[in-house]
Amino acid sequence: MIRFEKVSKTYPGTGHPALDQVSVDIEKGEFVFLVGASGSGKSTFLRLVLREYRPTSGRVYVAGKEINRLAGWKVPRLRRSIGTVFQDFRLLPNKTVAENVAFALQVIGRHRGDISKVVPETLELVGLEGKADRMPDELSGGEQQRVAIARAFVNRPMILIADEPTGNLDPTSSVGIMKLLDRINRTGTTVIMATHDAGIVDQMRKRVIELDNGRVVRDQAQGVYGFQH
Ligand SMILES: Nc1ncnc2c1ncn2[C@@H]1O[C@H](COP(=O)(O)OP(=O)(O)OP(=O)(O)O)[C@@H](O)[C@H]1O
Repeated sequence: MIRFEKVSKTYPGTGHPALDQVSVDIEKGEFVFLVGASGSGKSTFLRLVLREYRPTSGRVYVAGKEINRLAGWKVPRLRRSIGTVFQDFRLLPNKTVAENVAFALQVIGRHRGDISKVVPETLELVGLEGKADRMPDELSGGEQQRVAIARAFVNRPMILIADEPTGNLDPTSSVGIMKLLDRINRTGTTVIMATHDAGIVDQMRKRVIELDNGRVVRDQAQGVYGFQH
């Protein structure tokens, strides 16, 4: 589903590559944790999958296509097939929960009839039935992240990218979010999650890819956060 072949990325004006000769293969339906110290290259990796940047050298494939070569007008279609969730939720503050989720479908031109069916289904999936008419600031952090996940998943993307999704949450809410991501993964969606949360990585026992200074230093099935634990 995602393949990096000797991918390097050096940002303009920096001497050291943010990613350095990274080769990995992620199959459809996998759940992968991306770990490593701050600045090790996790966000850069995720941004290359979304083609927010092109690699300086090497190739990135998503669903069999080399996305560096993708024509500009095809990039929105690529991004539509990848849901994204971030640490800071990024909800629209002046829209209700249901409107936030519906908006993701409106912008891609889905019909109103479809939207009114699929939004309540997705809110139920994430455990927010009954909260459709709340505003984001009337929700807990964990609930806001559920809205963000509903929005990312409502279009049933092939891939879900989560960059520190539990970074702003207490441990109990974090466990709830991980159960939800696990459920989404079990529908066949490939999940890649960058995290610093050792407890969660150690509990879930999924594949762990560790970056250090832009290089892959560990790729472990049913892995743990760090060997020192
Ligand atoms: N837009 C940019 N311009 C220049 N350098 C950048 C840019 N984005 C990231 N970098 C540099 O690239 C390296 C990798 O950064 P990246 O954000 O990918 O790390 P990270 O592992 O996601 O870190 P964190 O855990 O703090 O989010 C760092 O040295 C960072 O300073």
